[in-house]
Amino acid sequence: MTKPYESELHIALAAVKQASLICRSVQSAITDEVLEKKDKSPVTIADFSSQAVICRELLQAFPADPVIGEEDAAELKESENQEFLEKIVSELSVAGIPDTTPEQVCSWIDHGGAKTYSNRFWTLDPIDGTKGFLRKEQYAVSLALIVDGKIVVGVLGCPNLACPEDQSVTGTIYYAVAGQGAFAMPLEPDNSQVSSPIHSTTTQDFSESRFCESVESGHSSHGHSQQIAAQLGIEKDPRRLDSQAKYAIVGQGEADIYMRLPTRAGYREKIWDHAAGVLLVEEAGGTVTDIHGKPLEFDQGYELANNQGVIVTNGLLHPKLIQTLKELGIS
Ligand SMILES: Nc1ncnc2c1ncn2[C@@H]1O[C@H](COP(=O)(O)O)[C@@H](O)[C@H]1OP(=O)(O)O
Ligand SMILES: [Mg+2]
Ligand SMILES: [Mg+2]
Ligand SMILES: [Mg+2]
Repeated sequence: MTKPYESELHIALAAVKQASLICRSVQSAITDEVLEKKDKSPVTIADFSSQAVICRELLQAFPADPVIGEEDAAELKESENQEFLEKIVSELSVAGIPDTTPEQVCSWIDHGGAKTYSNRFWTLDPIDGTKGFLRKEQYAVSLALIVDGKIVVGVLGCPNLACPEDQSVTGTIYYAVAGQGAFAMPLEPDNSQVSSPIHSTTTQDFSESRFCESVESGHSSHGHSQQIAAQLGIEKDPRRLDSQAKYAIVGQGEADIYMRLPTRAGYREKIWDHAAGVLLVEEAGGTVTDIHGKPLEFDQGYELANNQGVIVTNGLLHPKLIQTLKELGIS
Protein backbone atom coordinates (compact mmCIF):
# COMPACT_ATOMS: atom_id res chain seq x y z
CA MET A 1 0.00 0.00 0.00
CA THR A 2 1.34 3.42 -0.84
CA LYS A 3 1.45 6.10 1.84
CA PRO A 4 -0.31 9.42 1.28
CA TYR A 5 1.76 11.81 -0.87
CA GLU A 6 4.43 9.20 -1.54
CA SER A 7 4.88 10.16 -5.19
CA GLU A 8 4.85 13.89 -4.37
CA LEU A 9 7.53 13.33 -1.73
CA HIS A 10 9.63 11.26 -4.12
CA ILE A 11 9.55 13.95 -6.82
CA ALA A 12 10.12 16.79 -4.33
CA LEU A 13 13.14 15.02 -2.83
CA ALA A 14 14.69 14.42 -6.24
CA ALA A 15 14.04 18.01 -7.33
CA VAL A 16 15.42 19.60 -4.15
CA LYS A 17 18.44 17.34 -4.25
CA GLN A 18 19.24 18.25 -7.85
CA ALA A 19 18.82 21.97 -7.06
CA SER A 20 20.91 21.73 -3.87
CA LEU A 21 23.81 20.15 -5.77
CA ILE A 22 23.66 22.89 -8.40
CA CYS A 23 23.64 25.56 -5.66
CA ARG A 24 26.61 23.91 -4.03
CA SER A 25 28.57 23.90 -7.26
CA VAL A 26 27.72 27.57 -7.98
CA GLN A 27 28.60 28.55 -4.41
CA SER A 28 32.03 27.01 -4.66
CA ALA A 29 32.74 29.08 -7.78
CA ILE A 30 30.80 32.25 -7.04
CA THR A 31 32.44 35.61 -7.47
CA ASP A 32 30.30 38.72 -7.65
CA GLU A 33 27.58 37.60 -10.01
CA VAL A 34 24.57 39.11 -8.31
CA LEU A 35 21.52 40.80 -9.75
CA GLU A 36 19.77 43.33 -7.56
CA LYS A 37 15.98 42.93 -7.47
CA LYS A 38 13.51 45.80 -7.38
CA ASP A 39 13.29 45.47 -3.59
CA LYS A 40 17.13 45.76 -3.52
CA SER A 41 17.57 42.16 -2.34
CA PRO A 42 20.18 40.04 -4.14
CA VAL A 43 19.50 37.14 -6.49
CA THR A 44 22.15 34.90 -8.03
CA ILE A 45 22.65 32.43 -10.87
CA ALA A 46 22.01 29.70 -8.31
CA ASP A 47 18.58 31.10 -7.23
CA PHE A 48 17.38 31.06 -10.84
CA SER A 49 18.99 27.72 -11.68
CA SER A 50 17.42 26.13 -8.62
CA GLN A 51 13.96 27.49 -9.44
CA ALA A 52 14.34 26.31 -13.06
CA VAL A 53 15.24 22.69 -12.22
CA ILE A 54 12.63 22.31 -9.52
CA CYS A 55 9.86 23.79 -11.67
CA ARG A 56 10.95 21.57 -14.55
CA GLU A 57 10.55 18.48 -12.38
CA LEU A 58 7.19 19.62 -10.99
CA LEU A 59 5.91 20.51 -14.44
CA GLN A 60 6.77 17.02 -15.72
CA ALA A 61 5.33 15.13 -12.77
CA PHE A 62 2.35 17.30 -11.79
CA PRO A 63 1.57 19.60 -14.74
CA ALA A 64 -1.71 20.80 -13.22
CA ASP A 65 -0.18 22.03 -9.96
CA PRO A 66 0.53 25.78 -9.70
CA VAL A 67 3.86 26.78 -8.14
CA ILE A 68 4.11 29.91 -6.00
CA GLY A 69 7.85 30.56 -6.22
CA GLU A 70 9.93 33.52 -5.11
CA GLU A 71 11.60 34.32 -8.43
CA ASP A 72 10.40 35.11 -11.93
CA ALA A 73 12.23 35.58 -15.22
CA ALA A 74 11.07 39.13 -16.04
CA GLU A 75 14.45 40.74 -15.38
CA LEU A 76 16.32 37.90 -17.08
CA LYS A 77 14.51 38.70 -20.31
CA GLU A 78 15.89 42.25 -20.35
CA SER A 79 18.69 42.61 -22.89
CA GLU A 80 21.15 43.98 -20.31
CA ASN A 81 20.88 40.66 -18.41
CA GLN A 82 21.48 38.40 -21.40
CA GLU A 83 24.92 37.39 -20.21
CA PHE A 84 23.55 36.54 -16.75
CA LEU A 85 20.85 34.37 -18.35
CA GLU A 86 23.49 32.62 -20.47
CA LYS A 87 25.35 31.69 -17.29
CA ILE A 88 22.21 30.10 -15.85
CA VAL A 89 21.67 28.17 -19.07
CA SER A 90 25.24 26.96 -19.01
CA GLU A 91 25.06 25.95 -15.34
CA LEU A 92 21.99 23.83 -16.06
CA SER A 93 23.50 22.24 -19.11
CA VAL A 94 26.69 21.35 -17.16
CA ALA A 95 24.37 19.73 -14.59
CA GLY A 96 23.03 17.50 -17.37
CA ILE A 97 19.61 19.11 -17.82
CA PRO A 98 18.41 18.59 -21.42
CA ASP A 99 16.75 21.24 -23.67
CA THR A 100 18.42 24.18 -21.98
CA THR A 101 17.77 27.13 -24.26
CA PRO A 102 17.36 30.62 -22.77
CA GLU A 103 13.64 30.59 -23.68
CA GLN A 104 13.06 27.19 -22.11
CA VAL A 105 14.91 28.15 -18.93
CA CYS A 106 12.86 31.36 -18.58
CA SER A 107 9.68 29.39 -19.09
CA TRP A 108 10.61 26.89 -16.36
CA ILE A 109 11.38 29.77 -13.98
CA ASP A 110 8.10 31.47 -14.85
CA HIS A 111 6.22 28.25 -14.12
CA GLY A 112 6.94 29.23 -10.51
CA GLY A 113 5.23 32.57 -11.00
CA ALA A 114 1.78 31.78 -9.56
CA LYS A 115 0.88 34.27 -6.87
CA THR A 116 -2.66 33.40 -5.83
CA TYR A 117 -4.08 30.72 -3.59
CA SER A 118 -5.58 27.53 -4.99
CA ASN A 119 -6.67 24.33 -3.27
CA ARG A 120 -3.53 22.47 -4.27
CA PHE A 121 -0.22 24.20 -5.01
CA TRP A 122 3.51 24.05 -4.36
CA THR A 123 5.49 26.86 -2.82
CA LEU A 124 9.18 27.23 -3.59
CA ASP A 125 12.08 29.28 -2.31
CA PRO A 126 14.88 28.23 -4.67
CA ILE A 127 17.46 29.71 -2.28
CA ASP A 128 16.26 30.87 1.08
CA GLY A 129 18.93 33.01 2.72
CA THR A 130 20.60 34.33 -0.42
CA LYS A 131 22.69 36.59 1.82
CA GLY A 132 23.95 33.51 3.69
CA PHE A 133 24.66 31.83 0.36
CA LEU A 134 26.80 34.80 -0.69
CA ARG A 135 28.65 34.75 2.64
CA LYS A 136 29.23 31.01 2.04
CA GLU A 137 27.28 30.28 5.19
CA GLN A 138 23.81 28.72 5.63
CA TYR A 139 21.05 28.70 3.02
CA ALA A 140 18.24 26.33 2.13
CA VAL A 141 16.32 25.09 -0.91
CA SER A 142 12.73 24.94 0.25
CA LEU A 143 9.75 23.23 -1.36
CA ALA A 144 6.33 22.45 0.10
CA LEU A 145 2.99 21.16 -1.12
CA ILE A 146 -0.12 22.80 0.29
CA VAL A 147 -3.53 21.14 -0.04
CA ASP A 148 -6.69 22.83 1.26
CA GLY A 149 -4.55 25.32 3.16
CA LYS A 150 -2.58 22.60 4.99
CA ILE A 151 1.11 21.89 4.42
CA VAL A 152 1.24 18.19 3.50
CA VAL A 153 4.79 17.75 2.17
CA GLY A 154 7.89 19.77 3.06
CA VAL A 155 11.42 19.28 1.78
CA LEU A 156 14.37 21.40 2.87
CA GLY A 157 17.80 21.07 1.29
CA CYS A 158 20.56 22.50 3.51
CA PRO A 159 23.84 22.02 1.61
CA ASN A 160 26.00 23.58 4.36
CA LEU A 161 24.38 22.03 7.41
CA ALA A 162 26.05 19.06 9.11
CA CYS A 163 24.05 15.84 9.11
CA PRO A 164 22.53 15.19 12.57
CA GLU A 165 23.46 11.50 12.47
CA ASP A 166 27.02 12.10 11.31
CA GLN A 167 28.43 15.56 11.95
CA SER A 168 31.38 14.86 9.64
CA VAL A 169 29.00 14.93 6.66
CA THR A 170 28.14 18.41 5.40
CA GLY A 171 24.90 18.73 3.48
CA THR A 172 21.52 17.49 4.70
CA ILE A 173 18.09 17.04 3.19
CA TYR A 174 15.17 17.20 5.58
CA TYR A 175 11.66 16.10 4.77
CA ALA A 176 8.28 15.65 6.36
CA VAL A 177 4.84 14.48 5.30
CA ALA A 178 1.84 15.46 7.43
CA GLY A 179 1.22 12.75 10.01
CA GLN A 180 4.28 10.72 8.97
CA GLY A 181 7.13 12.31 10.98
CA ALA A 182 10.22 14.34 10.09
CA PHE A 183 13.47 12.92 8.74
CA ALA A 184 17.02 13.89 7.80
CA MET A 185 19.41 12.28 5.34
CA PRO A 186 22.76 13.18 3.82
CA LEU A 187 22.59 15.20 0.60
CA GLU A 188 25.28 12.87 -0.75
CA PRO A 189 25.78 10.06 -1.54
CA ASP A 190 22.46 9.25 -3.10
CA ASN A 191 21.03 6.79 -0.60
CA SER A 192 17.63 7.51 0.88
CA GLN A 193 17.87 4.31 2.98
CA VAL A 194 19.95 6.21 5.50
CA SER A 195 17.30 8.72 6.49
CA SER A 196 16.65 8.98 10.22
CA PRO A 197 13.85 10.57 12.22
CA ILE A 198 14.48 13.92 13.92
CA HIS A 199 12.91 15.20 17.12
CA SER A 200 12.71 18.53 18.87
CA THR A 201 14.00 18.79 22.44
CA THR A 202 12.15 18.14 25.69
CA THR A 203 13.64 21.17 27.45
CA GLN A 204 11.15 22.69 29.88
CA ASP A 205 13.34 25.20 31.60
CA PHE A 206 14.26 28.43 29.82
CA SER A 207 17.56 28.61 31.69
CA GLU A 208 18.63 25.45 29.86
CA SER A 209 17.28 26.52 26.51
CA ARG A 210 18.96 27.94 23.45
CA PHE A 211 17.27 30.06 20.79
CA CYS A 212 18.23 30.79 17.22
CA GLU A 213 17.42 33.76 15.03
CA SER A 214 18.35 35.44 11.75
CA VAL A 215 21.83 36.78 11.15
CA GLU A 216 20.16 39.86 9.69
CA SER A 217 18.92 42.33 12.29
CA GLY A 218 16.78 43.84 9.52
CA HIS A 219 14.81 40.56 9.26
CA SER A 220 14.24 39.95 12.96
CA SER A 221 14.63 42.32 15.89
CA HIS A 222 17.71 41.26 17.86
CA GLY A 223 16.92 43.90 20.47
CA HIS A 224 13.56 42.32 21.24
CA SER A 225 14.96 38.78 21.36
CA GLN A 226 17.56 39.95 23.90
CA GLN A 227 14.82 41.51 25.99
CA ILE A 228 12.80 38.27 25.90
CA ALA A 229 15.86 36.18 26.75
CA ALA A 230 16.61 38.38 29.77
CA GLN A 231 13.01 38.19 30.95
CA LEU A 232 12.85 34.40 30.66
CA GLY A 233 16.32 33.75 32.07
CA ILE A 234 17.73 32.30 28.84
CA GLU A 235 21.45 32.15 29.53
CA LYS A 236 22.93 30.47 26.48
CA ASP A 237 24.17 32.60 23.59
CA PRO A 238 21.77 32.63 20.65
CA ARG A 239 22.72 30.83 17.49
CA ARG A 240 22.45 33.12 14.48
CA LEU A 241 22.10 31.53 11.08
CA ASP A 242 20.48 32.35 7.77
CA SER A 243 17.46 30.76 6.17
CA GLN A 244 14.99 28.03 7.10
CA ALA A 245 17.97 26.03 8.34
CA LYS A 246 16.77 27.48 11.68
CA TYR A 247 13.66 25.27 11.48
CA ALA A 248 15.94 22.26 10.91
CA ILE A 249 18.02 23.24 13.94
CA VAL A 250 14.92 23.28 16.17
CA GLY A 251 13.54 20.14 14.47
CA GLN A 252 16.69 18.18 15.25
CA GLY A 253 16.98 19.48 18.79
CA GLU A 254 20.07 21.68 18.45
CA ALA A 255 18.06 24.67 19.63
CA ASP A 256 14.78 24.85 21.51
CA ILE A 257 13.43 28.08 20.05
CA TYR A 258 13.51 30.11 16.82
CA MET A 259 12.29 33.69 17.07
CA ARG A 260 11.46 35.86 14.09
CA LEU A 261 10.34 39.17 15.56
CA PRO A 262 8.98 41.89 13.30
CA THR A 263 11.24 44.85 12.70
CA ARG A 264 8.48 46.93 11.16
CA ALA A 265 4.75 46.47 11.58
CA GLY A 266 3.96 46.35 7.87
CA TYR A 267 6.19 43.43 6.82
CA ARG A 268 4.34 40.28 5.91
CA GLU A 269 6.23 37.00 5.84
CA LYS A 270 6.23 35.09 2.54
CA ILE A 271 4.84 31.56 2.49
CA TRP A 272 7.94 30.11 0.74
CA ASP A 273 10.11 31.37 3.63
CA HIS A 274 8.25 29.11 6.09
CA ALA A 275 6.07 26.32 4.67
CA ALA A 276 8.61 23.46 4.49
CA GLY A 277 10.23 24.46 7.79
CA VAL A 278 6.91 24.65 9.62
CA LEU A 279 5.90 21.11 8.67
CA LEU A 280 9.37 19.83 9.54
CA VAL A 281 9.22 21.27 13.06
CA GLU A 282 5.61 20.22 13.66
CA GLU A 283 6.34 16.66 12.57
CA ALA A 284 9.46 16.67 14.78
CA GLY A 285 7.26 17.45 17.79
CA GLY A 286 7.52 21.25 17.94
CA THR A 287 5.05 24.10 17.65
CA VAL A 288 4.92 27.06 15.23
CA THR A 289 2.73 30.15 15.53
CA ASP A 290 3.02 33.87 14.91
CA ILE A 291 3.99 36.27 17.72
CA HIS A 292 0.36 36.37 18.90
CA GLY A 293 0.21 32.59 19.24
CA LYS A 294 -1.97 32.22 16.11
CA PRO A 295 -1.31 29.35 13.68
CA LEU A 296 0.26 30.46 10.38
CA GLU A 297 -2.36 30.64 7.63
CA PHE A 298 -1.18 29.26 4.31
CA ASP A 299 -4.42 29.98 2.46
CA GLN A 300 -3.99 33.72 2.05
CA GLY A 301 -1.98 33.90 -1.19
CA TYR A 302 1.79 34.32 -1.30
CA GLU A 303 2.01 36.16 2.00
CA LEU A 304 1.11 35.20 5.56
CA ALA A 305 -1.32 38.10 5.45
CA ASN A 306 -2.99 37.33 8.78
CA ASN A 307 0.19 36.73 10.75
CA GLN A 308 2.98 38.79 12.22
CA GLY A 309 6.43 37.33 12.85
CA VAL A 310 7.03 33.66 13.65
CA ILE A 311 7.70 31.80 16.91
CA VAL A 312 8.99 28.23 16.80
CA THR A 313 9.59 26.10 19.89
CA ASN A 314 9.82 22.51 21.05
CA GLY A 315 6.17 22.94 22.09
CA LEU A 316 6.77 22.81 25.82
CA LEU A 317 8.23 26.33 25.93
CA HIS A 318 5.57 27.83 23.68
CA PRO A 319 2.84 29.15 26.01
CA LYS A 320 5.23 30.98 28.33
CA LEU A 321 7.13 32.52 25.43
CA ILE A 322 3.95 33.82 23.78
CA GLN A 323 2.77 35.18 27.13
CA THR A 324 6.11 36.96 27.64
CA LEU A 325 5.92 38.60 24.20
CA LYS A 326 2.59 40.01 25.25
CA GLU A 327 3.77 41.15 28.65
CA LEU A 328 6.75 42.95 27.12
CA GLY A 329 4.51 44.67 24.58
CA ILE A 330 6.29 43.03 21.65
CA SER A 331 3.14 41.34 20.36
N1 LIG B 1 12.10 42.83 6.60
C1 LIG B 1 12.11 41.51 6.58
N2 LIG B 1 11.62 40.81 7.63
C2 LIG B 1 11.63 39.48 7.63
N3 LIG B 1 12.13 38.73 6.60
C3 LIG B 1 12.63 39.36 5.54
C4 LIG B 1 12.66 40.78 5.47
N4 LIG B 1 13.20 41.14 4.30
C5 LIG B 1 13.50 40.00 3.65
N5 LIG B 1 13.17 38.92 4.40
C6 LIG B 1 13.34 37.49 4.06
O1 LIG B 1 14.06 36.78 5.02
C7 LIG B 1 14.57 35.61 4.40
C8 LIG B 1 15.90 35.27 4.97
O2 LIG B 1 15.67 34.89 6.25
P1 LIG B 1 16.80 34.94 7.31
O3 LIG B 1 17.10 36.37 7.56
O4 LIG B 1 16.16 34.26 8.46
O5 LIG B 1 17.94 34.20 6.72
C9 LIG B 1 14.65 35.89 2.97
O6 LIG B 1 13.77 35.02 2.33
C10 LIG B 1 14.19 37.31 2.84
O7 LIG B 1 13.42 37.51 1.75
P2 LIG B 1 14.08 37.67 0.30
O8 LIG B 1 14.36 36.27 -0.16
O9 LIG B 1 13.07 38.32 -0.52
O10 LIG B 1 15.35 38.45 0.46
MG1 LIG C 1 13.53 33.28 1.42
MG1 LIG D 1 15.01 33.12 -1.89
MG1 LIG E 1 15.33 36.56 -2.10
